[in-house]
Amino acid sequence: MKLNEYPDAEMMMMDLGNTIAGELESHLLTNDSVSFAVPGGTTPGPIFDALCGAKHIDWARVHVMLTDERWVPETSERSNTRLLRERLLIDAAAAAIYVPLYGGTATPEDSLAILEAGLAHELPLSVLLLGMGADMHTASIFPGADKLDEALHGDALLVPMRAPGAPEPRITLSAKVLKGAMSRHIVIIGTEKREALERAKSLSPKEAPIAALLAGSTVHWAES
Ligand SMILES: O=C(O)[C@H](O)[C@@H](O)[C@H](O)[C@H](O)COP(=O)(O)O
Repeated sequence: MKLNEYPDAEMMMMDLGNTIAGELESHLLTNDSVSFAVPGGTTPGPIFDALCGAKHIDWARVHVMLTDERWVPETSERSNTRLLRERLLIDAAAAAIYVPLYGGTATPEDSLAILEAGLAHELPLSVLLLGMGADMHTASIFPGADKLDEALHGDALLVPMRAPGAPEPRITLSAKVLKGAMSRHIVIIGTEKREALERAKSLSPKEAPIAALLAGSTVHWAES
């Protein structure tokens, strides 16, 4: 794991936005399309703001998807798809192809086969950005979740997930898909998450799911 520390979150977001833009461009030099997976939640908005106006990227060849989704309609404030539509898939990036992780059915299980089929075309992920919670979950792979073992060790690409720390059902890319990414970044802000990250290094992925993804990742951190 490589750790990049920044003087503040604003600089981190600009810098990380540039790094990711460079990686997308360089993949596009040698590939017809690039797959780019991003987290939802409260952290990544400013990175999306930094990226969406990047006119030098041929966005029509960028396939954007979430690392995980809360099973709520796009009208919900908690929808990660909504966040993407509002903050990333606008401006120059409006030309990107969006690969959905929400199927509009009553449960994630009802949409699993169709969502997994769509995702299968996008693998391996070219560029992956992950967030992390203070409980050391990443994507929607939560400690104590009902399908934790399957998400960490199984062959499925996508796993429906219910967890004590998550107010609604989720769907998440599996650790297998996340580990397969050609480039992997983890972005965290604040002392609590930094301490959690340090703790995760000596814990098992079952206790600290982020531990499964640390090798080969670059962690980007700013205190505030
Ligand atoms: O839907 C989600 O909640 C995310 O994809 C999730 O994995 C997120 O990255 C972490 O929970 C951190 O969330 P914050 O950035 O809001 O702290």
